[in-house]
Amino acid sequence: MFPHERVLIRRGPESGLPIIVAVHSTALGQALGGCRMKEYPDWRDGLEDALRLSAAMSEKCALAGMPHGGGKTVVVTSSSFDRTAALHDVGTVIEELNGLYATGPDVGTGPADMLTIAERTSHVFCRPADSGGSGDSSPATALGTVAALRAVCAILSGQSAINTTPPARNVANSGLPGAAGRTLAGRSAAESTLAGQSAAEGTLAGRSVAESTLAGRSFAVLGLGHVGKRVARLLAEAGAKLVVSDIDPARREVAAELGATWATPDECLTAEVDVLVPAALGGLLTPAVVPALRCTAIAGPANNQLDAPSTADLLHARGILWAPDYIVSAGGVLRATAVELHHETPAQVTARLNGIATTLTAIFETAERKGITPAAAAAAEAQRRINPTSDRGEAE
Ligand SMILES: NC(=O)c1ccc[n+]([C@@H]2O[C@H](COP(=O)([O-])OP(=O)(O)OC[C@H]3O[C@@H](n4cnc5c(N)ncnc54)[C@H](O)[C@@H]3O)[C@@H](O)[C@H]2O)c1
Repeated sequence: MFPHERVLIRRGPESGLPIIVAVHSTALGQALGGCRMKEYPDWRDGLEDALRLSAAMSEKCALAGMPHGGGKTVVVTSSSFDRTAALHDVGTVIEELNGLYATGPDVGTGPADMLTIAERTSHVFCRPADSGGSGDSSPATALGTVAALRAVCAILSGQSAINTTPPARNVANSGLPGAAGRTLAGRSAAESTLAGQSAAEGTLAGRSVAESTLAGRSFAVLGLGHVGKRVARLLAEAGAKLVVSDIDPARREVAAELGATWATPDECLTAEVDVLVPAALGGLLTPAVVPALRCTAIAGPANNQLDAPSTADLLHARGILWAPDYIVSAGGVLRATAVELHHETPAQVTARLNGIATTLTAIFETAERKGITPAAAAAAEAQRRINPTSDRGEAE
């Protein structure tokens, strides 16, 4: 079955560029997904990206408890092109869908570009704050990431009922704090709050996730950009021990400001810490990297951390707890849509961000109970929520 509901491929009337809008699913509501502007070897590579990324957005929205499905826009650019014309074309094509899909920023676009798209369609979010939009998404992404890190640390502290002996833990890791003893202590599936996204905080074995402490835990934050530096700051404020890195040497100032240990990217990646926090680019976790890791868990905002789905199995075999990135990084889109599309109150938005911890905890528990990876548990739960009908495929 063709899994996407709609795929529009147009030659932009103003720019002449290929404009691709893929709507994967509207089973849970209007499809959402950013607008990527990028050069590709061939426009079909852009189509492939749009199909893959829109499907991933469906999973992200479903697991974030959002009343939305997944979509994506790809503009296949050339070395020189008329940006305004291309953005107008994006708006024109999205308008054809009559609200089935709304777009926001992605690689190659930012909040200011959303204003240009808004000259052709109202189905756009994440406009600048001074233009009535929700503004920069990175503070909310950082808050959501820290909520996820609290859930991970609760498990490492044994505050959750999860308690497993990793099957193939590397000797170098065995002395790490929190390395031992994660197992499900008999919580029933009903006790897991997979659907509890609206709860202000999750509970782990009767204790609030918020009670779990980040203080004294060690983190390696790789990438100190918009999100990474905010995550590092929040962790430092909570009393965590930090190793940080960025390819940009100017970011060393952030390390000094936070009292963090500065490291090269390779040192940071393989630092002996409780949690590795990938906050730079995707594709970081590969079969070559996994044996060198010395962390107990990995949870960060970087998109597409695994080079391939099978790398989740390698992490699992090493006993490294991997938090699916599309759960961890959902804070930005959660806040943008809650504010701009659903006009929710700040308290409701905060509850949604904290709900990331609830969802992640439940995914870990399900994975443990079923003897599968968190990646597999997350994919299965997303699928269960989306429950696509089989007869909606339609390509134009
Ligand atoms: N900004 C958001 O709201 C948001 C939302 C969801 C996901 N994400 C993802 O989170 C990640 C970070 O986003 P951002 O907005 O902070 O991006 P950013 O571009 O502001 O920061 C990325 C940082 O990583 C550094 N970097 C790049 N390659 C590196 C390497 N090999 N080693 C070490 N550092 C490296 C860069 O110098 C930069 O400082 C990205 O993967 C992004 O897709 C961001």
